[in-house]
Amino acid sequence: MSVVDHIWRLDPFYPVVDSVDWVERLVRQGTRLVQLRIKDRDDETALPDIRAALAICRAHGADLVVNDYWRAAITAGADFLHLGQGDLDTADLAAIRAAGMKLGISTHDHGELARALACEPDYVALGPIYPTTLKVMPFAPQGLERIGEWKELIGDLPLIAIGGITLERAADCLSAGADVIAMVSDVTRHPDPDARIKAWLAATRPAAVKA
Ligand SMILES: Cc1ncc(COP(=O)(O)OP(=O)(O)O)c(N)n1
Ligand SMILES: Cc1nc(C(=O)O)sc1CCOP(=O)(O)O
Ligand SMILES: [Mg+2]
Repeated sequence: MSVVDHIWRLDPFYPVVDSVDWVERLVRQGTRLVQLRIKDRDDETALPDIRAALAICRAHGADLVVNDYWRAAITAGADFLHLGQGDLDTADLAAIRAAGMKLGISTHDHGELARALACEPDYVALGPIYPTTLKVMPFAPQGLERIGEWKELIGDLPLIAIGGITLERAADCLSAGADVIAMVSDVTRHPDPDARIKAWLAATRPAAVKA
């Protein structure tokens, strides 16, 4: 049974990765929440990877968040979808809801937060908290105070902090009001990813729900 089925609380460790192999590596070690973020494909060509990642996550009792490809996520029967502001322009929210998926939305400023909240998301992501080297961002780093401000604005909705977050920075983000920490490079570009995954899991267990 997945965490989603019996208790609605996201795991605080939320790695974002670009392949099924990474998904498998993470969940084999005990990761409970992972995003598959494959870029530069379309729904049809992303679908086999989404199906494979979903099967692996379900076999390990982990939750998979599909990034971007909402049509493929519906077809695959995914539980979670993440969309950014650009993705919202073309997404069919009614179809996403009808499929029973939970929806997370990226935000970077107040206008984007208002738009996200109007979509009644299941979580809100705020970024980049620190400078990120993963992608070019037209937004300055938000900083820790902004996490607190966002948490006050969204109340009980889970708040995901993303962008430039390392394990050493995670505690500050959680103390500032984030419920969940998402990261790419601190895991995937680490010289010893498996040790890093273990360290993230150990550090975030106190903030995790006992399954
Ligand atoms: C948890 C989380 N937060 C933000 C993003 C970024 O989404 P988006 O702005 O749509 O950019 P891409 O990741 O699609 O390039 C995310 N994927 N996950
Ligand atoms: C994919 C993504 N979205 C962001 C946002 O601010 O919306 S920051 C980001 C990259 C996160 O990678 P890293 O942990 O390597 O900085
Ligand atoms: Mg996107």
